[in-house]
Amino acid sequence: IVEYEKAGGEVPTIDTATPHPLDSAHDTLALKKAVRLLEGACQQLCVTLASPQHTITNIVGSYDWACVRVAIRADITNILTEHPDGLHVRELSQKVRIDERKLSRILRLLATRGCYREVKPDVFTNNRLSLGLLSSGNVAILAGMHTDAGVKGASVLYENLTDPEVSLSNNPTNAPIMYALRDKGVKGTLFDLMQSDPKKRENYHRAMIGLGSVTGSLSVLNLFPWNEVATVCDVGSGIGAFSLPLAKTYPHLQITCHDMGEVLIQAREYWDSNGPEVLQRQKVEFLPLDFLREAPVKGQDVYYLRNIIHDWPDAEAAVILRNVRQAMAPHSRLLIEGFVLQFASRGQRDDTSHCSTGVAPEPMLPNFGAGNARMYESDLVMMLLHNARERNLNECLTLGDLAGLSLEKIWDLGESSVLEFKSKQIDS
Ligand SMILES: C[S@@+](CC[C@H](N)C(=O)[O-])C[C@H]1O[C@@H](n2cnc3c(N)ncnc32)[C@H](O)[C@@H]1O
Repeated sequence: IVEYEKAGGEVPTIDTATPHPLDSAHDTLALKKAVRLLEGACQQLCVTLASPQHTITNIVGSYDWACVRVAIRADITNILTEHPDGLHVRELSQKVRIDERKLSRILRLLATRGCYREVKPDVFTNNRLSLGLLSSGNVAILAGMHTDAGVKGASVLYENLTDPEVSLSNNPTNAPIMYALRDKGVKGTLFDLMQSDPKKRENYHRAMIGLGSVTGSLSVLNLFPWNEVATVCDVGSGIGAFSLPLAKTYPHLQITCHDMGEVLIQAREYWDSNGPEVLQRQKVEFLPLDFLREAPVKGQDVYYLRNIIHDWPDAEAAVILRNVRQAMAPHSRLLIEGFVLQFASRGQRDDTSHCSTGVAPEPMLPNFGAGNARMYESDLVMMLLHNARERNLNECLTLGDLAGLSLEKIWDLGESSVLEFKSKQIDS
């Protein structure tokens, strides 16, 4: 509540129909930590007090994602923005060409979850949550990716895990999503697939901007001492979900964005529309790089890898880190941003004094349970899409060690973390 009041708005209700200033704030670290505790504790209390059959059915019986997919594909939120007092589902159904009685049930389920508001029987309007499904929004695009590629991969997960031809493979070409697409003659990795499809690629990169706002990733702009560095290399930058806000906040920085050539074409277009003043200052360069084969630009103060390592199995992740390590000067720092998993048991094998998120108080699950569920869901998504994984701290340290890197510090972003490494050469 304090965080909402500090941000200069009322604490919203479930019916609030406008975004709150906090919804688009860069730094929501304190709110994220409070919500982590709240979600974890509430869920654990419900699981404890409800019957097992109740909770199990809740877990498997949730088809909310299918309803969200309908809402996004049919542009429901966009249409309802024209009707702030609500629109009868009869008229809505004519606009979107979906049967009225079916549509009302789909919207009622979502309204029951707090997304859309049924202002009168069968009359729906937007609320703060459903505004997140505006089709032009990056979070809606992220949701679309989950309900499309994620669901396709999930539908064959068991088959993929038990097919002797691929069950032990860590090759991204055998990830469940690619396994599911084999019947359609699609080969390669998900990144190969996107290379040949500009629309998929654009959506993917906009989804990454959405993901950043979901995890509160940009609080690193306030946490890390960016004023003390001059050059930053964003390795696997995408279209600049991290580096464009960085460049806007710290105009003195000289930034290099590295990604695949065709991604960088879209990156330039994105910066041109969203930060033309930064391009005019000529403080950013877009340089193609295959990080599995080449080292990035040498001697930068900071190398930033946001959501990169989790896309790759260990062997490839180690190659990427070795390539970055080759480019690092003794003073360079490598910042790896992503989730750091914890065990769900108190017998942590991680060194918890290093551990970014700490341990939840008893009797909560030590990893905050549902309060941190997204990182374990993301671990599964990495399996579904890339045959890859999120990692715990020890696994990150092992990868770093293999690449000649040692951990200096962990920056806690409330959900994701930034692991700061330096080159081991400095000590020798
Ligand atoms: C999950 S996205 C993260 C993008 C960005 N760092 C962010 O946080 O929004 C992974 C990025 O890795 C890039 N990528 C994949 N394979 C690559 C390769 N072999 N060389 C360089 N970049 C690659 C993708 O194009 C994509 O931009």
